[in-house]
Amino acid sequence: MHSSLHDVLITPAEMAAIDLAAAQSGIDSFLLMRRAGLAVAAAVLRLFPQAQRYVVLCGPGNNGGDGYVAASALAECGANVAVFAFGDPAAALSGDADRARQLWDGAIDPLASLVPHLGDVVVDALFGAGLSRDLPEQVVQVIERINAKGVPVIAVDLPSGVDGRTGQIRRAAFAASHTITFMARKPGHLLLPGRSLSGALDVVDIGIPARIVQAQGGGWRLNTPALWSDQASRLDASTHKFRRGHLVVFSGGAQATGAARLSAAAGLAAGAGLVTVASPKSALDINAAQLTAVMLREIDDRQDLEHWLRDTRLGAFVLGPGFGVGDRACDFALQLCDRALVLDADGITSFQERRSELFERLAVAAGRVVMTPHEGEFARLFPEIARDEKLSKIEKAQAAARISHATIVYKGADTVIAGADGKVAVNANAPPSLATAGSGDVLAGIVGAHLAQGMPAFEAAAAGVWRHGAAGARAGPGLTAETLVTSIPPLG
Ligand SMILES: NC(=O)C1=CN([C@@H]2O[C@H](COP(=O)(O)OP(=O)(O)OC[C@H]3O[C@@H](n4cnc5c(N)ncnc54)[C@H](O)[C@@H]3O)[C@@H](O)[C@H]2O)[C@@H](O)CC1
Ligand SMILES: [K+]
Repeated sequence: MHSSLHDVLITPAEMAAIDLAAAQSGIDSFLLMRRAGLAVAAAVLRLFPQAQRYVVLCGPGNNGGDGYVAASALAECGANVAVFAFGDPAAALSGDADRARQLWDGAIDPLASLVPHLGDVVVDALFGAGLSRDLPEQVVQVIERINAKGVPVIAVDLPSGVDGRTGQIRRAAFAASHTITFMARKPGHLLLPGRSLSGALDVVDIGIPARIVQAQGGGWRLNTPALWSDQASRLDASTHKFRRGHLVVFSGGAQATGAARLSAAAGLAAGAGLVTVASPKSALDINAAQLTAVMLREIDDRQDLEHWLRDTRLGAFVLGPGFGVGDRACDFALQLCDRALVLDADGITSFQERRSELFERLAVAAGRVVMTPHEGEFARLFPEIARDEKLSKIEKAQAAARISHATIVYKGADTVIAGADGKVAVNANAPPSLATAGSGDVLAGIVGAHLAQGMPAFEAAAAGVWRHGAAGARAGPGLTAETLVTSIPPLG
């Protein structure tokens, strides 16, 4: 892949515009198709050199065209190749794809006649970026037959049936072992379930200039350090603890203090200079018995907080983990909207019936506020956005950020970070083992530490999600929230 396109995500509509712009700049589109098809053939031979038969499935568009090029290249190498087409290829295909078909000099059988055998390797060139509606019954049946047989599938551009913009399945989809895509990743490669259906992803540079790709791209990004590393204040040991930021984490009552302590420990490990747990009187003793490097302060009610907030050295706040749902959470959060705040868990749920109050306050208070809902919390605060099936998870996070005026971390295995200004990134470095009790509390603490160090909200959130994922990978499959805290990698 071209290195400047490493973190760029291209929607199918943008890919079509790129295609057009490339053609208008004089680039031979058939040459692009040939490079795409040859790259597929090379990958297939490298990955599955022992196949008894390469079964190439060709659709009615340019994805099918890539398939015909790949089939011809495989046959030229002496491989046993069988081509099956959806519909009548002579009638359906035009332009480059038809030219590629005419250069294939073997038989073309109807898709419905395919009987997969063990020893087959399937090259899926039915539908790619042009999938525009649910798959027809005939294709669904073939996909189910092949998936059930368990023969390897290599997808061209996207596994057929996966929507390239949303990652959603249009009735059925191949479960590919590998996907070969071109120029840049598509959102459907990263968003679930598309991510798990794509298998190992290979992004091939077929020669479209990076400037053309970048010019048509809408700004969706993969979350990598390139997005935020220049905002991350380097933590050198000589920096005074106040300059590394003072993070406050609110504790719940005596029965629910662990979550806040996890957040606090994560905040300290992630680089906050000072961390204080703000605890109600009822939980002071239990917190005191368990905290060492983290400080403790009694904050019972609104007045206590108002008084304490006169201290401008308090850099950032985490409110939500184990805090308890109710008006007390809302009162505290509304007081903190003009500061740097991570609103998590119970802090989010508490606003289910009072969300307009929160959003109106956020619209005018010039704070740095990050909300970190998982799917259930997201649906509580943004029910109409959560229900809208036309939107991808990326667009849902963007819509939520827009109406709430906060940075949204829409959590999951495919966490999306969206800024109120429209910036957006999809995270991909989190191992499945991160889905463990307390993991979200750790994330809130890391993001809080970044805010305390002065990072802007979007960058603090994106860096937090990335470090959380990297900590998960370092902690290994048996991780617990505690080992996650001790595995947080350095920032920058
Ligand atoms: N964009 C580029 O620069 C390049 C694109 N290439 C390939 O071109 C592909 C995109 O080509 P197309 O835009 O022709 O799209 P596709 O080939 O993915 O599919 C488009 C065709 O499928 C039909 N179709 C869509 N959904 C259907 C459904 N559910 N049931 C039945 N028919 C359906 C459409 O009517 C159209 O005929 C990419 O995925 C990639 O494989 C490559 O050739 C290399 C260059
Ligand atoms: K495909």
